[in-house]
Amino acid sequence: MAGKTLYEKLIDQHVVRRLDSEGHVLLYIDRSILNEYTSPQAFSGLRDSQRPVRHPQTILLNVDHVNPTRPLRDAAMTDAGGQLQVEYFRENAAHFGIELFDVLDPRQGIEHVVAHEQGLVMPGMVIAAGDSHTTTYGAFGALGFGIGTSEIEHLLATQTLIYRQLKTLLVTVSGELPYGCSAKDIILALIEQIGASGATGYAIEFAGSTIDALSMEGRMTLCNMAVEAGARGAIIAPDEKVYAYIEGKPQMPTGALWQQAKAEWQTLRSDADAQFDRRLSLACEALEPKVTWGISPDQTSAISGRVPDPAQERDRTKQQAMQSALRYMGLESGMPLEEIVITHAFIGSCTNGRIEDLRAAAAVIGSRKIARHVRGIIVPGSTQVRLQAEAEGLAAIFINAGFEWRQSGCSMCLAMNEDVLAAGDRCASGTNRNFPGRQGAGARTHLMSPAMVAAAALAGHLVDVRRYMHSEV
Ligand SMILES: CC(C)[C@H](C(=O)O)[C@@H](O)C(=O)O
Ligand code: SF4
Repeated sequence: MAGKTLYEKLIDQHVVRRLDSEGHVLLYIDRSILNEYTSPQAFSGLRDSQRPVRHPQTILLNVDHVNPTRPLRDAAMTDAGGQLQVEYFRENAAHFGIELFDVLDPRQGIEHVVAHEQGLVMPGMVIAAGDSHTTTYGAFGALGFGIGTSEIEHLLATQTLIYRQLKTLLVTVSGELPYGCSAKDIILALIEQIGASGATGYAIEFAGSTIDALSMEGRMTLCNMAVEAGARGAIIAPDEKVYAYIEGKPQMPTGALWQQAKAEWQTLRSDADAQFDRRLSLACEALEPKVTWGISPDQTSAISGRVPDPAQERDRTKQQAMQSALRYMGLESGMPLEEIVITHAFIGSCTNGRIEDLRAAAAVIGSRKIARHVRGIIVPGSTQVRLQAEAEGLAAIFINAGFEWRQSGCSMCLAMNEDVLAAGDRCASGTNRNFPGRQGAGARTHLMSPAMVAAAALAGHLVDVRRYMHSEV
């Protein structure tokens, strides 16, 4: 019998029952982290049918989508809708006996940053949550995926989900990451290559020398954004880096239990003779820093490129998509990407709001100031990240440069709080989605790495970060 992929092993270990021949299974879920935005109807459903939550100790409630990020915030939300959501969230935490990280809790932050900080993610787990970027946990050798509101209700009531097993896609990434490039550039390059729905129906496994060399934070960026290629799951086999990163975290086992868990985790890798449904490879040697020029994450180019010309595109559908992207983005074909002037620079989100991202941005900035016409905003991914960045002196670098230094939350990644761009604003953004209106109605988003955002903030336009890494010009 052929060997198994890591994904298949994780599924097999969590199958309660196979339901049909089409790959539907009843899947046991180890953990869930819920936000104030996607959980209310699920809790209402439970209340209506007078059901309890089956394993409240495996669930965490965390406020992140609608909360303010202004420096001196209190526990109140900016708008009445958000206030109601958070109040109901608090009521549900108390009613169902579930732990809540409220907005002023020192453990609060974006759920996909909080989860690993608090040691809630372990190799081998299956984690389902009401948010698509739950794929982030693949960096730890856990299977994470997003679920809808009715599925949240099912999960809360039964600790299981009806799940359709995905096909498997092995993405082998090899070669040393060139100067100025990061995990964000790898994932943008992959999405550019396969398209925004190129991995729909698949769980990705990332492997190869580049992945081995990536930090945990880089691996998280990669798995996080795999969902922008349509993958409802992206995993990396756990290694020593993972163990070193999670050891000693609040919920981690210790002593003999830790040793036992570690021995078990060594088996979490695809067998040498495992069969993948599809394989792809990506060589990093020629990679350049990437930016998106359009309204989909696959409308990406190397920063040295130009705004593409739809007339050169033979595929009719792609051509029309390019035309509408250029219209929305207010760009002319042929224009060098480096000449695109920005009004805003934003660093944050569950893709690039971690400490290493802030370090990379601060290293580019040094003692320089951001361009006068640019409003720069930095929103750390969690309160813990904020405190660490302050302790390391990164916050001082950002403040000195002219950035606003904020409290944590999703913020301008999706503009559900007061951090909203106006129509026509153009933002160099270290986030993950660039569809029309994502950061505010009529606002324009260019996705890139946090180092690239920092460079754009200094220059006042999109720019190759490698120009800014050499000297204090
Ligand atoms: C609000 C939530 C449903 C959504 C998601 O699932 O990803 C959000 O976090 C996003 O990034 O668009
Ligand atoms: S930071 Fe952005 S992508 Fe991440 S959970 Fe929040 S809104 Fe979604």
